[in-house]
Amino acid sequence: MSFPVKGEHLHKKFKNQIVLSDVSLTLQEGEIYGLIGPSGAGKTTLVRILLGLEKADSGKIELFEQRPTLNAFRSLGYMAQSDALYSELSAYQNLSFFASIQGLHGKAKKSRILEVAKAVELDKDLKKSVAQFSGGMKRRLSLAAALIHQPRLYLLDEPTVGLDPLIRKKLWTLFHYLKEKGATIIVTTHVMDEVAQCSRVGLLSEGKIIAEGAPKALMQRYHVSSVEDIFIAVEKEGAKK
Ligand SMILES: Nc1ncnc2c1ncn2[C@@H]1O[C@H](COP(=O)(O)OP(=O)(O)OP(=O)(O)O)[C@@H](O)[C@H]1O
Repeated sequence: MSFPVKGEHLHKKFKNQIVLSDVSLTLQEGEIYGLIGPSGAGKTTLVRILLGLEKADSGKIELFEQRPTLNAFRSLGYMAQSDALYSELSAYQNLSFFASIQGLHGKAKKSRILEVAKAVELDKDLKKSVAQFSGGMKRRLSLAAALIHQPRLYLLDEPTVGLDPLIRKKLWTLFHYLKEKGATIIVTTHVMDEVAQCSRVGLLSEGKIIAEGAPKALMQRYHVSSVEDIFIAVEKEGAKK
């Protein structure tokens, strides 16, 4: 069994605010790990630390069982919460830029751009300037950019915010397809039917992972019948302690 992500005893403070407090997290190859929890719980911070965009105050991170190297980062696909796109460029030019920095050129680049654009249903909008895109189209273009180099590990920060239910469903079909192909995905979400589709979920609250497991196993453990109720049960249990 290979572990694409291993974070151990991670601590992070912003000024005096403790954002992560002794968080350990191991992802198994080929799983979709849902990182869930209330707004401000530290999900984005944890993802950014795993990516190397933010430095933990202490703790250890391994990507693909090694201390993170530039090569390991090349195996990552990251979709940030806010879209990092060039609005004055067309969708095609944006994808072309991200493909080039990942070392794709010529015909291979062109066919990969068409492939990822199709996967997010933007193949007919490639010539449009991103400035003319809706919020949902920008989210999908950001996802396409994260897919471009066929990474082995995806870190997707609220990838479906602002998308209509049909597109959301299609994107989750795509995530499952990537998983079947062996990719590992860590996804933050507030959408409960997405949580139910994860292989495992980690519930982050006040900087700690307070529950972790397969959604069904967590429902059994807390004697509840919906994923939403896991939250409530875990919080109640925490309040009693
Ligand atoms: N660069 C920063 N400087 C100072 N405080 C920060 C910084 N980044 C995050 N924080 C704070 O850390 C806490 C956790 O933020 P984070 O974005 O990780 O939460 P989150 O769980 O992803 O929330 P949401 O679900 O709303 O996206 C928040 O209180 C936030 O204000």
